Amino acid sequence: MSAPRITELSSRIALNTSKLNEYFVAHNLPTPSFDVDGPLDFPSANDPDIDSIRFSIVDDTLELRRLILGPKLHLMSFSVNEILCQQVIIRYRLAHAFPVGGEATFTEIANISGLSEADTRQILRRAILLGIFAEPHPGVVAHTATSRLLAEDEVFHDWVGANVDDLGPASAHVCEAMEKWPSSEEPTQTGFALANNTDKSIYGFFSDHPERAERFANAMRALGSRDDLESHHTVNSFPWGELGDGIVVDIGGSRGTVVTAIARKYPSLSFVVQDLEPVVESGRKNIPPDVAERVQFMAHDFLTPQPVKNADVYYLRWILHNWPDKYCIIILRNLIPALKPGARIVVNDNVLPTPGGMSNWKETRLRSTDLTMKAIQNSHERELDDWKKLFAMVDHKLELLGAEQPSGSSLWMMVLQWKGD
Ligand SMILES: C[S@@+](CC[C@H](N)C(=O)[O-])C[C@H]1O[C@@H](n2cnc3c(N)ncnc32)[C@H](O)[C@@H]1O
Repeated sequence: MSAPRITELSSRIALNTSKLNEYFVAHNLPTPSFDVDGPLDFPSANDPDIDSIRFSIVDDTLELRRLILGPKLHLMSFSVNEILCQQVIIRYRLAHAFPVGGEATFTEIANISGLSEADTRQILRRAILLGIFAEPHPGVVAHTATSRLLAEDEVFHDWVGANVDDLGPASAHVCEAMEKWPSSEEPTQTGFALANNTDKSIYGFFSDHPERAERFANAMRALGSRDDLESHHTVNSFPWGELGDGIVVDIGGSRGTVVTAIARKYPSLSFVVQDLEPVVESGRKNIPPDVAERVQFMAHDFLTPQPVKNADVYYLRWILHNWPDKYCIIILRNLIPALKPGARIVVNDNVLPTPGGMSNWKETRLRSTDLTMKAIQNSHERELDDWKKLFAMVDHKLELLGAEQPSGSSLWMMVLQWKGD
């Protein structure tokens, strides 16, 4: 008789956990801990085998938890209050209310933040159960590694802020948007538009609200700091060196983080980073001096024709997943008049697995992004076949040379080449 699922899971969790521990010891890495002085990220050396063990543990523990809760408690375990806690922590900057390594009473935190003492206690006691803050003695709050991250890293603070204040309300209005505009493919008819009482798309709205655009750009930087989204995957998975002293246009390139990494490895290349005006302005201010001479920032709306002609590569990272198919076709067709023969378009983007085709944790993340795209732009993530169909609709002289997922990267590299004159 085979072992029941719960013991099968717990045995595998035990085995994989001990493998991870051996790895930490062998590589002199700290053991995971949420103590205030614990590591701010999971200790790893970008090893794909360790990655697979790690996410197998995550999948198995989630499944075991679900089985042990049972369907009733599982269904009742989805808590909207987790969002509320984060909203209050971010809005009232509670992680900044006392120093990292120090302690503060609820009254002291209330006095600094402007919240009432009762509200402070109510919110923080729930947040403590999420691992954000600790209560080492009754009524006394201390930081954990998680709240320390919020206190010390404004980019992560902005990631949580954008998640709970931009994406959360947008999701909460998706049902209403679907009722109001059934099957819409317009980025102006979204949960985000309803939540913000605007008739603009998220990016149109951000253009009018530079402080929100800045926070969202920071949120993207926080995402980009994840191992699986690091720029080095892009640097190492395309033959940039073969372009010699060529030109690369990064379309919707935000503040130029990825091109900075490419520029550092390939000193002969020049770059143009295009984005909307407020983002470009911030990019110009923040570009590191060692690459600034080779990186030009240009305000350009990619829904209009491409002004930089005859570049070697037009690079789009995490752009097309934001847009419904009909707009992706416009964005790609806008490049065609600028393309010289042999020019390449590199689409560096998410590819959905077939259901169950990857770690449950990773698939959940991708399918959540899929819904986020729905909530903010009426867009969606795509399977590889969807991408192929989309590219085929753009122009028959645009040939897909290859599509691959670099090892350890969440994003795929899909390389198209212009076969026209
Ligand atoms: C998801 S972010 C990706 C940013 C960057 N490529 C990366 O990988 O981190 C999408 C970017 O598209 C830009 N964007 C949105 N609409 C645009 C438009 N119409 N023209 C140019 N850029 C736009 C946004 O400002 C944002 O920087």
